Amino acid sequence: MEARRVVVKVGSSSLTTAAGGLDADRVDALVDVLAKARDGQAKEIVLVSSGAIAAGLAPLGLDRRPKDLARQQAAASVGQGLLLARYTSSFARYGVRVGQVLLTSDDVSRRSHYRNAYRTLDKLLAMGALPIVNENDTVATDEIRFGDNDRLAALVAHLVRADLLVLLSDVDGLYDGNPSSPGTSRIDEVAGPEDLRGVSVGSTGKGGVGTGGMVTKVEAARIAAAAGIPVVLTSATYAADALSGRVTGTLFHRTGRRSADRLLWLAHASTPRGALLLDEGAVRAVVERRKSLLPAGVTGLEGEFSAGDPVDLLDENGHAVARGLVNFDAKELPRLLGRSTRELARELGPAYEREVVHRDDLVVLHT
Ligand SMILES: Nc1ncnc2c1ncn2[C@@H]1O[C@H](COP(=O)(O)OP(=O)(O)O)[C@@H](O)[C@H]1O
Ligand SMILES: N[C@@H](CCC(=O)OP(=O)(O)O)C(=O)O
Repeated sequence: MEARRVVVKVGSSSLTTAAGGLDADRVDALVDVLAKARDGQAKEIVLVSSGAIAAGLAPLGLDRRPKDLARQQAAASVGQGLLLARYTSSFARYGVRVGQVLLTSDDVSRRSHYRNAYRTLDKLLAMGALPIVNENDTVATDEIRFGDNDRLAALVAHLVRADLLVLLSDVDGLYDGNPSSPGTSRIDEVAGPEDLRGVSVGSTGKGGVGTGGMVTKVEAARIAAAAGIPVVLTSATYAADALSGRVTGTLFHRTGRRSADRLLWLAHASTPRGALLLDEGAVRAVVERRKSLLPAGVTGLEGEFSAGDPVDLLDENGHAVARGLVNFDAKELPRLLGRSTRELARELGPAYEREVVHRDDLVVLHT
């Protein structure tokens, strides 16, 4: 498999020592592999690196990952600086410049920010720098957090139009059960969801510094594969093999084709700020005919959203059938509901002749 643009994601468990804190030797070992693949095989590499929270624990006198968000953010603030400093000096051994890119899910589901993120990453690559992406942990609130970098990496791979996503962990692939239990074996290839049936996927790693265990990796692999990007899941030790196309770990074959750009973010990265209730005709228009949602088909709303926020569109049974960016504030909407756009324009002015959610800002969730 010849991949030119590759997103590599490395987890906290592959960058930290058992005692907590950054493991400089492991960072250097990863950097050796990435720098060589980049220069030796002319690859463009984007690194999605976790480890900010883990790296900040020991310097702040914490002996384990705190439960509360505020202390996690404090640790991330200290740790992200240390992490980037380490990467910067380690890559400097090869004359490679790195650029820090911190993203929140809220940023990237909005059109202008999404384009900005793409432009920055693409420009860094064009200028020969190696982007290092992490979630912007210090400002992300619970509502707008990705929470796990596996999913972030899948979305970044889609954003930069990568040919391959490599997920590096402390385990050399997906096993058919928790690898710490005896008798489990590695799955070499996943062609589609049917290959995952009956596989027991655990949610916590043994080290305790990672966040999502295998669950988030499998979910990230599913998102990327469905968006047309193959995924290799292996341990950091085999990173060189994964980058040079040698068989290693678990390969998730692509299951779909590239989808319209920003909509993948809308479906997987955004947290809805509210919901719109649709009548039957509106559900059909949105889901089957891929039309914009007009005020006439909206029967109610939930939540305190503002114009531009992501909201779920619910059918009459309360099931989310689509997600979209709403064009009105929640407080503006009640007097518009059920009325035709023409009537609204006549009574309230031309500014009201608009869709509640435009079809370009809408993604159907279950078809
Ligand atoms: N079916 C499975 N196959 C592989 N690993 C699994 C499985 N179920 C649970 N795990 C656990 O998931 C861990 C990796 O997750 P995590 O610690 O969050 O890693 P990272 O920090 O690299 O994101 C492995 O160390 C392993 O113990
Ligand atoms: N943004 C967080 C990463 C959270 C995360 O997904 O961690 P991991 O499961 O180790 O990939 C950090 O840098 O600590």
